[in-house]
Amino acid sequence: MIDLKDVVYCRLGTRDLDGAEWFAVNILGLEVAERQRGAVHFKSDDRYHTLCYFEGDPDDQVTAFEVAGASELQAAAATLEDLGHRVHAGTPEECTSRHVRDFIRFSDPTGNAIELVVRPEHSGRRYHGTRDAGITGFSHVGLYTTDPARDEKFWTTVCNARVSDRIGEAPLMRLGAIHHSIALFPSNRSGIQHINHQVAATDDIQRSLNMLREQQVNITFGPGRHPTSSAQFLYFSGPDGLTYEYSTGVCEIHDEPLWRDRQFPFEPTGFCQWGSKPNIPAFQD
Ligand SMILES: CC(C)c1ccc(C(=O)O)c(O)c1O
Ligand SMILES: [Fe+2]
Repeated sequence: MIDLKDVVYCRLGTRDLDGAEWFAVNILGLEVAERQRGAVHFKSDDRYHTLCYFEGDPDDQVTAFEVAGASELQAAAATLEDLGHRVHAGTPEECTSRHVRDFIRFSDPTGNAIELVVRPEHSGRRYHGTRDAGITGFSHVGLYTTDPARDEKFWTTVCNARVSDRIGEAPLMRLGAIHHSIALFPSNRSGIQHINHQVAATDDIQRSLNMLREQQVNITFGPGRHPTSSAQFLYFSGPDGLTYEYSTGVCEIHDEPLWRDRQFPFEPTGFCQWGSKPNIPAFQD
């Protein structure tokens, strides 16, 4: 079993690095941690970075998870290879540019690029965005799946994810106490469907709603409240059509043995308690 500790960063290819940086700083509210040649790293919490845009193909998207140490990384590579996954071992240059001690990359059964990393750096410096978005940190990622049952089995049996709830066939899966770190969305493609940052309060959601409207950013869902995690949310479009989500108040599951995953309908009431309707293809029938 591969024991994933947490989701740590996403890496997104883009043909317009300057535009992506402008969006990440001025709209999303992240802080530039570092500019490398052809890549910009962004900070959203105490970690060195939680997002990287790099010059490249927008279909080149990676989600990274932390494992405990070097021996766990080696064991994970062996497990994945036994199952027929091709595993790339990070080169020293790749590790340096990611600010991790070591990593491997493989693809999940749908073809989503996944990195498993050891000792991702913390900067020892807290995050402060130039725009006051109220962000408290990077929290979860939504991945496309071409076969939700197959991929749920991969994440919960090869890895240690546990299903907290399902919306239709889409599982919301936790790695620790937070309601979910990974959500899977049925589709005919691979890739990252959305990236979530937690914000401190309802005020931050409402303040961002007005700011995003003023900036003519495409708001795709919300404000609303998820019946699953009970978080209040707002979704909007970012560079290359990627969806970003702010949410606040995500619930935690501490009574692990007692928790039973719940089934919600794959229709607007399963997504939002306040009656907001998603304008996001992955959330529509
Ligand atoms: C709308 C998507 C499927 C979704 C649903 C529920 C939650 C949650 O419970 O927090 C999400 O974060 C979502 O992205
Ligand atoms: Fe989400």
